[in-house]
Amino acid sequence: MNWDDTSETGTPDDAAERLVGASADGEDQAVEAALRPKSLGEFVGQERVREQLDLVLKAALARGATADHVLLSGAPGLGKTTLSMIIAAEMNAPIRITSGPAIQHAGDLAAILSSLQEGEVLFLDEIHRMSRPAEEMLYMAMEDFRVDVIVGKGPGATAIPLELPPFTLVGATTRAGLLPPPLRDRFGFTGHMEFYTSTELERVIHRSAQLLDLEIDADAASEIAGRSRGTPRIANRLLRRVRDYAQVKADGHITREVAAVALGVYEVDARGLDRLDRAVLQALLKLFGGGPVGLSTLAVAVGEERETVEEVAEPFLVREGLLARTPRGRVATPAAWTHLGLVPPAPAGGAGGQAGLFGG
Ligand SMILES: Nc1ncnc2c1ncn2[C@@H]1O[C@H](COP(=O)(O)OP(=O)(O)OP(=O)(O)O)[C@@H](O)[C@H]1O
Ligand SMILES: [Mg+2]
Repeated sequence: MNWDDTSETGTPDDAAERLVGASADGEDQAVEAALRPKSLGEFVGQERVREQLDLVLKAALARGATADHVLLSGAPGLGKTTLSMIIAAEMNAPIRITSGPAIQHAGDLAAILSSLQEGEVLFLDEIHRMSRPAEEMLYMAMEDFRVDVIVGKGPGATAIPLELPPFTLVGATTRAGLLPPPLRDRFGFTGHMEFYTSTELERVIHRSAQLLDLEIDADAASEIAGRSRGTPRIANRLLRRVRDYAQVKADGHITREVAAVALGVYEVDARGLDRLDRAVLQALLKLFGGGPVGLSTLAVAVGEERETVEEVAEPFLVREGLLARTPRGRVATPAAWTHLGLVPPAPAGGAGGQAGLFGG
């Protein structure tokens, strides 16, 4: 394996160093290699993508051909990098790893492409962050297995065509919508990764516990799974924090109670909300009666930047059906009141509001 680049994504999730942040932190990067499933059979969940990919790869193997280019899209921590390595393993092919931001110039890409071996898998992480000229070079490489290397400068510059061995490009992106259509169209297969169900995350946790040599009860795994925001990376991280607690405060054995108390210490609640998420909800409910309230006002109320509230806290709250973004501002749903143990205000009485529908 050849690491051309290990740079991080730089999303707001990283900045906050949250236990429930979906992007990889330093510790994740160190331990993830050990926890990654190595084959499609070991890969938990994502049934549809797995089944389709299985066909694509088996057919290519049977034809003795290189597999079609694969695009993997989905939120951070759902297994895109893992799956790219599995693709290489299933094809018995070596893998080269790089990322969009690492490719500044078309020449960087040309150097990588021209050194690929036949059948090699080129994993291009964060493919939406590649420079324009590199992207255009990639079009030709993907379609015709050819690049034009420009030699010289100005009027004297000449393009020297260079044949490439057939390879499989595996592109990963958290933002499929940002990919230019000509690039998207050049992938023979696109797999969209979904958030995992609790049951699937329980399997991830049991598998990781076994690899880390931990004893964990079934209901403890389910307790952790429920707080993991549908994301294996978070499940694995929470499992490690629970392990720490179990080793220091208990006998190492992870019971449901140990898991619940440990995650309480780390301020990850039963639904996977952390302190920031709850602060946003609490302000919305207690200070603004559930909204609607403008984003800026809400941000000031919790003492955070607008962007932090919008990009770090809100997506999960919206996904969980706790908060809605409306043209008039942020609004709490009834589930938000219930989650924080508060009673939603009765619909406005008197002349105005909904009461008017029924009153005279
Ligand atoms: N389907 C799965 N089964 C078991 N473990 C998984 C699965 N998907 C992901 N994981 C675990 O979650 C961790 C994160 O996965 P991975 O690095 O592949 O995510 P990613 O989608 O590439 O994230 P990013 O967008 O941040 O690059 C891995 O270490 C792996 O152990
Ligand atoms: Mg990745």
